[in-house]
Amino acid sequence: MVDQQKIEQAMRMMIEAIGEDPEREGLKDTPKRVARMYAELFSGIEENPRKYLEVWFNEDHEEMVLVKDIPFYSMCEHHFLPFVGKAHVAYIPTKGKVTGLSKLARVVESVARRPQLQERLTSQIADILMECLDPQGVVVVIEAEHMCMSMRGVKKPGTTTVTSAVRGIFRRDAKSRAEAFALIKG
Ligand SMILES: Nc1nc2c(ncn2[C@@H]2O[C@H](COP(=O)(O)OP(=O)(O)OP(=O)(O)O)[C@@H](O)[C@H]2O)c(=O)[nH]1
Ligand SMILES: [Zn+2]
Repeated sequence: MVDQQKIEQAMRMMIEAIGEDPEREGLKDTPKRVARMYAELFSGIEENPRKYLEVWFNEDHEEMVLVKDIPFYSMCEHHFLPFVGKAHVAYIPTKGKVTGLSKLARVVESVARRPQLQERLTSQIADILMECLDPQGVVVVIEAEHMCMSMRGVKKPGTTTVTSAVRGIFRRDAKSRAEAFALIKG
């Protein structure tokens, strides 16, 4: 459980530390707001995304399923600034284990709502799908812009970082892999 009281105290100290007045009108409720916001942004920490994949349809579809352009917001664990983008999730079901499409987006959301690295976000989604659905293969591609690269530091807004995680048949078979990446791009 996110300790909202502790976040409030810390936020009050942060406001003081930057030389602002935590009692002034515009800021006095900010620690509480930030605490609520963090509880929301980090709600994935106490959640097990596998719960979304416990039920599946017994459907004999052994071809690729791709849900693309799933928007997500995550928090870079280095700077606690957002990285924002789209996830593309493809898998080939096996043994009738076809999951609900929204469940793929729910897994993305759950894994994103914690302090993250883009690479880890990508591989965690792929590994959870492999573990829970036992599919023939999974491809996850994530494209994102990192606020820590845009609004501070190196200051390069508009840069896109693309990461991928390839599992199962997509790793072994170049043709399947090429098909998945073509669908994701197209
Ligand atoms: N690989 C990877 N790096 C990330 C991610 N998010 C942020 N970073 C990088 O983490 C690095 C942290 O570098 P540090 O040198 O410790 O921190 P810093 O001095 O603030 O670095 P600058 O951002 O270059 O100013 C930076 O290069 C960030 O661009 C991510 O999801 N994956
Ligand atoms: Zn960062």
